[in-house]
Amino acid sequence: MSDSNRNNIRVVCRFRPQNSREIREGGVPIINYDDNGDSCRMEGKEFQGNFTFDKIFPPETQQKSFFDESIKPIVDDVIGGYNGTVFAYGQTGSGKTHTMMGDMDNEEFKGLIPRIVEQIFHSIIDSPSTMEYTVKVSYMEIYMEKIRDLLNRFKLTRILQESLGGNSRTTLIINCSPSSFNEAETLSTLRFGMRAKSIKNKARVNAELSPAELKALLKKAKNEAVSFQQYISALEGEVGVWRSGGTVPKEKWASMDKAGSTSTQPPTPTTPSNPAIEAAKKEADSRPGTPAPILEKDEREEFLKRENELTDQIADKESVLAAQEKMLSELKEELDSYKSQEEENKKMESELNELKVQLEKVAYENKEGAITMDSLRESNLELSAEVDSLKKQLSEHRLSQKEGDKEQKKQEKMAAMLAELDPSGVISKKEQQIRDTLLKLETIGDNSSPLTMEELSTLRRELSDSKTLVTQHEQTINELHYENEHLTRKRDELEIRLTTLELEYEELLDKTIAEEEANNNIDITETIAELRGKLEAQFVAKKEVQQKEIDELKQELEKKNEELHKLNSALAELKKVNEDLQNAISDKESKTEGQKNVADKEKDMERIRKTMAQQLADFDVMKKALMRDLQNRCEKVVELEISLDETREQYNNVLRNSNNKAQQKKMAFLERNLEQLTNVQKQLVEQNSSLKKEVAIAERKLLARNERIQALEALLQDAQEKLTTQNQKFEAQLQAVRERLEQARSQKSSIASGLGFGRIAKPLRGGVPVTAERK
Ligand SMILES: Nc1ncnc2c1ncn2[C@@H]1O[C@H](COP(=O)(O)OP(=O)(O)OP(=O)(O)O)[C@@H](O)[C@H]1O
Repeated sequence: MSDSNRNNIRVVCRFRPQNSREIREGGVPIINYDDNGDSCRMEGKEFQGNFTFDKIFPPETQQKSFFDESIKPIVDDVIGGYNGTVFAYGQTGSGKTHTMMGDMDNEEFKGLIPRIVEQIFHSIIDSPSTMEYTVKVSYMEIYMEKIRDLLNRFKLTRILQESLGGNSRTTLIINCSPSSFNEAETLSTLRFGMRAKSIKNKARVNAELSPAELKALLKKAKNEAVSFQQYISALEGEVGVWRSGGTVPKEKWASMDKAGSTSTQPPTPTTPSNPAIEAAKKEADSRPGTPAPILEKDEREEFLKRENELTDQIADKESVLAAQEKMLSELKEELDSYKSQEEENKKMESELNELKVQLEKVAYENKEGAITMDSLRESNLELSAEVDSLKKQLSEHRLSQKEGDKEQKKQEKMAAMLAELDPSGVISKKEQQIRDTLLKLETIGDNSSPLTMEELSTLRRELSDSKTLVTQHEQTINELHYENEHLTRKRDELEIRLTTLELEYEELLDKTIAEEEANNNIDITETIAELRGKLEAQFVAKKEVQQKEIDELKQELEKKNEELHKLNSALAELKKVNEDLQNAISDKESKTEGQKNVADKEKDMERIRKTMAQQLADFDVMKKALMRDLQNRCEKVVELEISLDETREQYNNVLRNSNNKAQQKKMAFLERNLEQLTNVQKQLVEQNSSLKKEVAIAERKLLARNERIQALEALLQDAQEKLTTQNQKFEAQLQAVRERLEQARSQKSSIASGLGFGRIAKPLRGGVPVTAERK
């Protein structure tokens, strides 16, 4: 094995025989081995080519020869103070375990590990008794890319640091199948081995100098430093002379020989520090392979004891350190999780902000909705007021129209009726005649002279006129009686007609309401119901008034009958007086000569005159009362007729259902307006209710969002508090770890410095023990 090879990782390749499965599956050997033992050719289906390694072992290679030819030199190097590593790499079932372990109880089939251990212990036994070795074992597994430390807590990386590219003599064993069945895996393994060949290690002997040796080296270095200083000063002085234009003779040129007598080996000017180190190294290298300074037995025992103690302490510290490292990594992981939690917190915060923005938006929309609702409410109120005013206008219009018509009609009728019934002129005329007669009679009474024939004839004539007047009165009374009867009949007829109209009106209303209800027109029904109510109220009021009037009329008629009766009786008396007067006149005519009876006759005449005057006065009063009553009755009859006309009109209106085109048009227009307004109102109400619903929903959403925000805030606060607590905890732990590390370092340095004062008897330290790995 050459030195150049030793700088590289040594890669050996071992092929196992084909196994039963490969044979069963029709696999055939595809590897051809070169005779010189370091190359082979793959004749696969996918790949054909050569591979060269430090050594290639064909399937028939025995365990012993494999050990002797591949691994044994490394064990020798380890005993010589180098680190040594053996890796086994290959696909599952390729022979790694067979190679490394084998059958441990079988001499022929035991693998590398038992053979290496055996050789180490043989070497220790064969070494001088002054040498002391410490043998430790660690055992670990790498499976599915996870390291599991089975027992000399260390991570594999620490081992690999030295084994691959570090201070170690490393041998990589490539275990392969020769079968075509595993061609792809074998090719991959061989390529891995080729790549591993390029890794260079720098193996060196793990030698440690004793304190005495180090002191000597230090002393030497100090002397050399003084010499170098002197040499530098001499050179600087010479340079100064040269720079000032002077010359220095050659024999006075500065040199190391002149600079110091303590230096044993002058260094070259270009590397002033290296010579000493190199000298020390040369000295160290010039020592035998196992430089073992001879120590006293007590000193050696004490040193070994001390070393064991310190080793134990270091092991303890290292385990503590490992625990701290573990804790540190755990804390780092925890910190990472907190960092991720912080990210989540940030996310939640942004979500919260978004929610806040949404909340503000919803609140704003809510306000807008409220404003819209208010405006709609206002417009609704305005429309309602408009509808009311329209209704009012309509009713006022109707009322005023009716009132005007009614008044006019009343006046006309009254005028007609009074014109028709005006007997006052006749009566007054006749009355005047009677008065004149009475006056004459009075004049006659006052005159003591007897009546002349002429006066008698005048009186007779007047009596005749009076008779005519009485007849006329009788006729007037009869006419009044007839009129009264006619009025009574008319009243009865009106009552009957009114009752009929009432019935018809009610029937019509019921019919109209039923029809409207059938049409499901609620608004019109309401309007009709309203109209009906009004009409009914009006009707009832009128009916009451009419009934009252009828009653009053009845009473007046009775009264009038009585008056007529009185008038008849007065008339009868008047007739009797008239007859008496007639008789008296006849007597006067027959007994013109009987002057003696004149006084008696005069007395009778006076009596008659007085009776007639009295009767006339009574008649006057009765006439006035009769005329007054007649006027009142006419007025009431007119009112009754007007009321009847109104009722008839209403009836006709309802019956025709706005037969009048203009009214119908107006009604239709108003109804349309009413309908539109109702629709608008309905829409507004619907909008209102939908807005209310939306507002209720928005309020509910707001509440839900508020709850969510509160929950998120609470969570956030919790998380922040936890994070703060954990951070504080972590900081404290980190601080504690730092302190412990510091402590451990200071202890280590103190131990190291303590070691400097003792005597170290161990000249060589064995390399890292062989490690068995599974892949
Ligand atoms: N060079 C060899 N000569 C004879 N038999 C071998 C050889 N190499 C391996 N075998 C046999 O092949 C089988 C598989 O070998 P081994 O268990 O060592 O494989 P491995 O690489 O350790 O597998 P895994 O990675 O699955 O643990 C075993 O029965 C073993 O005895």
